[in-house]
Amino acid sequence: MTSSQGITLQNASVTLGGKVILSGLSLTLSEHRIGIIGRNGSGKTTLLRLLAGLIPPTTGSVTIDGLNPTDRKAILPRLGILFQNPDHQILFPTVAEELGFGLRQQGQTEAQAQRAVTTLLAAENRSHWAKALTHTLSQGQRHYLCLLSILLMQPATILLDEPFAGLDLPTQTRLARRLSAVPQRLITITHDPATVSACDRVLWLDQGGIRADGPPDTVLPAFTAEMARIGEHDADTDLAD
Ligand SMILES: Nc1ncnc2c1ncn2[C@@H]1O[C@H](COP(=O)(O)OP(=O)(O)OP(=O)(O)O)[C@@H](O)[C@H]1O
Repeated sequence: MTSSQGITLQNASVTLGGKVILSGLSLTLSEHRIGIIGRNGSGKTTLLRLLAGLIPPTTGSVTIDGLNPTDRKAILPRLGILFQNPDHQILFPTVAEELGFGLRQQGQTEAQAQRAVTTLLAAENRSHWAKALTHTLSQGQRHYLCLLSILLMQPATILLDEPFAGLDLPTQTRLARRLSAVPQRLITITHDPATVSACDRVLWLDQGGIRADGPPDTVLPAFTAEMARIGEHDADTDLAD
């Protein structure tokens, strides 16, 4: 696994469709477990896309280990993304082809990639998955497959977008256990305080800016209290934006 300093934003802003979505973010994300929390529409997905180099900053800069994240080839060994919807990630008909693709992208031969896939599936007690058709897996299984694809590529940092959304409790527990054991830096984006309660650092994103940044036992009670306060007012005034 490549060693990593982390992701740095310097006065980064994103404007989409004439609207400022993220403004003036200056951060260095280097802790082992980082949570980014915010309510619907606060800018979480936009921030994930910015951190991953999927959109450029409108102003300011973003670097991953000092590199420009839009340089996909350089970023591939450094950053993996687990999207909320596995169907946005899975490209191939079979599990083995899906798992092998990233390794081929990293320059391994077909034979090397298939060996690595066979070894991983055996270690995961899922050798029977190799020839399985990806579209016949359940949502939770497809999510797990996407995580395995990322882990095979051994990036230093993994971005997770609402990793437990739509998964039943046993699947959530299994995925949480698997994630807690990975050596990678994890940056988890969610609206759910429980998902980031064990992080080293939590950032609360509100209306495209950082409202609080600190340990979970400081940030999460403040976030939860504010969500309860907003929930007591029935009009979702933000939809008028
Ligand atoms: N391409 C776009 N053009 C204009 N506005 C956009 C665009 N993409 C997102 N937005 C707006 O940016 C704001 C933040 O959106 P974003 O999807 O980043 O929020 P989020 O925190 O991920 O929300 P959710 O939890 O509901 O997924 C919203 O007001 C949204 O309408």
